[in-house]
Amino acid sequence: MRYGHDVANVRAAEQATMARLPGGLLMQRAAAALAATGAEALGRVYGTRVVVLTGSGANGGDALFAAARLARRGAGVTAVLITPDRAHREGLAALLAAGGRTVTAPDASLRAVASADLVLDGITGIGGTGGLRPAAESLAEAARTSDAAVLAVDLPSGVDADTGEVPGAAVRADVTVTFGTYKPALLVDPAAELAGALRLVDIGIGPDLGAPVLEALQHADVAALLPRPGGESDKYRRGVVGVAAGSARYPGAAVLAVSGALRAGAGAVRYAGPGGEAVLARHPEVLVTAGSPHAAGRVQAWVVGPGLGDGADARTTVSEALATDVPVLVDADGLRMLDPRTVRARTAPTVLTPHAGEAAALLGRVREDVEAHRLDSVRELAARFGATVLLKGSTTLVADPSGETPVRVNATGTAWLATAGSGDVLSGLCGSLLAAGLAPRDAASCAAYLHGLAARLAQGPLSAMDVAEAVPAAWRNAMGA
Ligand SMILES: NC(=O)C1=CN([C@@H]2O[C@H](COP(=O)(O)OP(=O)(O)OC[C@H]3O[C@@H](n4cnc5c(N)ncnc54)[C@H](O)[C@@H]3O)[C@@H](O)[C@H]2O)[C@@H](O)CC1
Ligand SMILES: Nc1ncnc2c1ncn2[C@@H]1O[C@H](COP(=O)(O)OP(=O)(O)O)[C@@H](O)[C@H]1O
Ligand SMILES: [K+]
Repeated sequence: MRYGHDVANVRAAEQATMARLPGGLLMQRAAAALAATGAEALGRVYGTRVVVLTGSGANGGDALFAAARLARRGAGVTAVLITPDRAHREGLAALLAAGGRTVTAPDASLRAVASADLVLDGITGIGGTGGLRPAAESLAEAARTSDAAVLAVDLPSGVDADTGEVPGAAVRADVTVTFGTYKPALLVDPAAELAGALRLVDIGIGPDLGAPVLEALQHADVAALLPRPGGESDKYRRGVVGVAAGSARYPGAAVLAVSGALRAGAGAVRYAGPGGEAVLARHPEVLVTAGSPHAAGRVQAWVVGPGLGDGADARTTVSEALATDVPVLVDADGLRMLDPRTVRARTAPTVLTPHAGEAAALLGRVREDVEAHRLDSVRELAARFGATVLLKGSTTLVADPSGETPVRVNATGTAWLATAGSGDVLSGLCGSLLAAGLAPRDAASCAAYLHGLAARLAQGPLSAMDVAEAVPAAWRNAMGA
């Protein structure tokens, strides 16, 4: 598992660790890792041009100590002091002692950045608030347009560490070296997209860290959660998943949701709705009924919503599924017919899988607002509906209704997934895992993981059906087979 901790937690852990260690040791550990990553980015350090963007806090201190190490290895280092009278004193002294120089004039600072080979971003770390100030903004822009590799110290400056929000101008890094634990901004867009490749460095605060606010499944976690048929399994024990999706107008959604369901280990798939002919043409193994969920027979989980349209039949389908006592996943058109009271009153789990537009409609906001505030949005939806919510998009998040478990963030996604119908495949996949008995948060986060991994394995431009077909390969890959 990969964990993300909030700023309050990181600061408390740093305090506790520092109380046991000689002064300055944590910063030296941070600086050593930064210098090593910087040297790797440069290839050969001697004779290169390194620029340090230095703010007023400890983040600037880390950067200055790292730059001093590079200067001792023969790099020509220039520190741009954004607030000259408040630069980290010991860090600056170390750099000057190692032969580095400083600039403060705006023009000279911008010229230095433009001709750098490596820029160390030490403007702000976890202490930054409210986006970059104008002086720092022009430097961040110069770094973005220069040919230099940009290495962010702890976080790309300007992002909000706890939320992943980007309230104003921010640095765009090629690599971020982060200390002790991931910060939410490194895992959640829009900030995560500015961080580049991530490198986590152990500076010794691990044992003092409290509970994480975020977690990201890794292969081993998924392998431990996915169901494995035992010797005693039969199709009913493995779980039967019901799919109520598609309409005369959108039969394809039925086929795609069923395709996802079939490839995630369900013992059988029952389909209820008007798309039965299209489903059988592609998947003869499916048990099809033309009626509503009531007519379909017993299942261990329902998937409702993809391609249902918004007619009276669609409403009946959604309310019949919600009236059952099994886990229900509601997606797409089904999300437009949801009453929070009905969902909250259910005794079995409910999983909602909106994209940002659907989430915005449920919250009474605009899409851009949800995309800018993903963590808040997913938590608020989960609390309001008393449901597990999987919020799709460039970062996929899964939150439980209790608010007490860390939000899961999926790390396998790829922008190739943004293809029509791939969400329908995800619904089917997740429904299958619910039917197999996985807890809603595990089912949703494993489904997102396999879905993203499938898209990566299929490589390049994809159709939604390609994603479904690559799911067994993703499953094997996660299982390490
Ligand atoms: N506390 C520790 O033990 C350790 C801290 N470390 C580093 O220390 C950082 C945190 O240091 P600080 O608490 O000093 O905070 P930062 O260095 O992140 O930033 C705080 C300073 O930046 C200014 N500032 C805030 N928002 C700004 C903005 N938008 N534009 C420009 N300036 C802004 C503030 O006035 C303040 O002076 C971490 O991110 C990490 O890099 C590491 O050295 C490891 C050990
Ligand atoms: N930029 C992106 N990066 C990674 N995944 C993405 C991106 N944009 C969309 N996705 C994923 O693609 C899928 C699209 O689903 P959805 O929006 O429901 O589309 P549809 O309704 O066409 O099926 C979701 O799994 C979503 O998380
Ligand atoms: K930084």
